[in-house]
Amino acid sequence: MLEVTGLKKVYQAPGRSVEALRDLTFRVDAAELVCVVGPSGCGKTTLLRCVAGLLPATAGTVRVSGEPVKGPPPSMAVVFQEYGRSLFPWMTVWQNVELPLQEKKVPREERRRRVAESLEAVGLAEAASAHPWQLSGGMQQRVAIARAAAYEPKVLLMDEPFAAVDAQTRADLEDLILRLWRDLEVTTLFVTHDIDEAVYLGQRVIVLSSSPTVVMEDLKIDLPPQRDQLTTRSLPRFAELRGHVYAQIQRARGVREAGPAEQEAR
Ligand SMILES: Nc1ncnc2c1ncn2[C@@H]1O[C@H](COP(=O)(O)OP(=O)(O)OP(=O)(O)O)[C@@H](O)[C@H]1O
Repeated sequence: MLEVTGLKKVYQAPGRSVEALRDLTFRVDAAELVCVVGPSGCGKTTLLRCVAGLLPATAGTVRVSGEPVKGPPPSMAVVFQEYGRSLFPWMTVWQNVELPLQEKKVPREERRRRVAESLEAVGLAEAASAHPWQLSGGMQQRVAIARAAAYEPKVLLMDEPFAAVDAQTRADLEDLILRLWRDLEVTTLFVTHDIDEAVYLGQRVIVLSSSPTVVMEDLKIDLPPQRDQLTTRSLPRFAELRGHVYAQIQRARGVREAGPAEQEAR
């Protein structure tokens, strides 16, 4: 569904250039949920922006269903970290969710159904007439998720969507994403700096190196498919996998410490 091949991104600034991504190749199959983690500043956001068609790549290609991405593809939705800036404050929750459907020329009745269903799915049916600034941060991010779900994308991209919410809200939103992903069977690429979150959510975790950035590892998460905050996170295998990813990121940062968890996970 999503193929990234030889992706390279060099930012050109006056008098200097910054190589954010050197050479990334990976794929995400249809209906898969893949997380991307890596050391701070390794180019996770740059990768997501290139995949979303918001930023031109210096070299390499991104393909969705075999079609090269040259600008934002109509089949993709993106949820960003800054929910405060991604929702229009002068519009109600309902209008925010409906807007992309209007732009996509979805007929009115169909729009109504999709907006109502997605607000229901994220537990915000009662807040449809509120404005974003009347809601908590977690609720605003639910609106952004409802907007993406109502759009029914083929590919859903998420850039550290829960970085700015508290731990309890974050756990609830993670489970919401897992539920929506299963119900909608949407191909999902989820960028996070949180190793536990990546292991909890992902069917695979792609570990990026630090600059010059390449794929360090493409790790299958062989945990039971039905995830649960308490049970899954208490599994010995969860601890092994998170330990392994942690050690990989430490190695990427140039810190050497491969503990027993890393050795067991391989
Ligand atoms: N517009 C830009 N112009 C020049 N350099 C940039 C630009 N945007 C990002 N960079 C640089 O590219 C590199 C990768 O940045 P990016 O934000 O993609 O990393 P990240 O992994 O998402 O970071 P973090 O973990 O801090 O969220 C960094 O060195 C950053 O300074």
